[in-house]
Amino acid sequence: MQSKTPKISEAVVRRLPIYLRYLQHLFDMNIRTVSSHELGQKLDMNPAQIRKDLAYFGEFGRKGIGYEVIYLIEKIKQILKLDRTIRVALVGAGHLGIAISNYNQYLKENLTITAIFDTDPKKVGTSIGAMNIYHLDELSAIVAKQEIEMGIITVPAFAAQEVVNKLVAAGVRTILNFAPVTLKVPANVHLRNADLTTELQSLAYYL
Ligand SMILES: NC(=O)c1ccc[n+]([C@@H]2O[C@H](COP(=O)([O-])OP(=O)(O)OC[C@H]3O[C@@H](n4cnc5c(N)ncnc54)[C@H](O)[C@@H]3O)[C@@H](O)[C@H]2O)c1
Repeated sequence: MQSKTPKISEAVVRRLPIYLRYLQHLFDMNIRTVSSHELGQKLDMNPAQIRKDLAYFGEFGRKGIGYEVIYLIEKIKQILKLDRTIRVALVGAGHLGIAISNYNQYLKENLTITAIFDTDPKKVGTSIGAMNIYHLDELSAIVAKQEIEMGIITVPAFAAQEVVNKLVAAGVRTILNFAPVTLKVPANVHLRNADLTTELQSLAYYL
């Protein structure tokens, strides 16, 4: 059963995976405790901010010893709901979709792409690794059958609104969109955009 998570700000939710990644690196290096000062130095963040973020969920750290790495990993995973398998649907088995699907096989976390969707008859019925490519029309049925909770959109911009509508109608509430277009979703859906072009464009300002 899931434990109740306190409501936390989006800024903290975005920082937790950064802490988690470094803590997992420490664990792999056999390092068992870490101070907020060391975390701050390695992550180029303010130690006071880190202590504040982590204090949200109870008193994890101990004065003079710091945080127990494994305990913090488990706690952050629990908060982010990564302590269980989260099944993901990817829509758009093109260049980007194939790259992301292949990367998925190496993911350490409990996030796993279990189904891929496309409309191209040449792709539907084939597979990428162990993941089958289904027709978009099957999305709702497969999402229900596989208990999929997250969606990734890698279709061309013109098709993205149709795809997001189908994901939402199927009950998917967390979606990562790679298509360079602003999508409309209901208020109870969490949509994030990964937009390479706008990132590069704003970076160009600093040239
Ligand atoms: N390739 C990149 O490096 C890159 C980087 C950032 C963002 N993007 C964006 O990601 C998206 C995909 O890019 P790509 O290069 O992989 O394109 P692509 O043309 O190689 O692949 C798009 C895939 O979507 C499928 N598709 C089209 N309409 C569909 C629909 N209604 N339902 C389901 N599938 C549908 C196509 O059949 C195709 O397999 C684009 O919006 C692109 O702008 C691509």
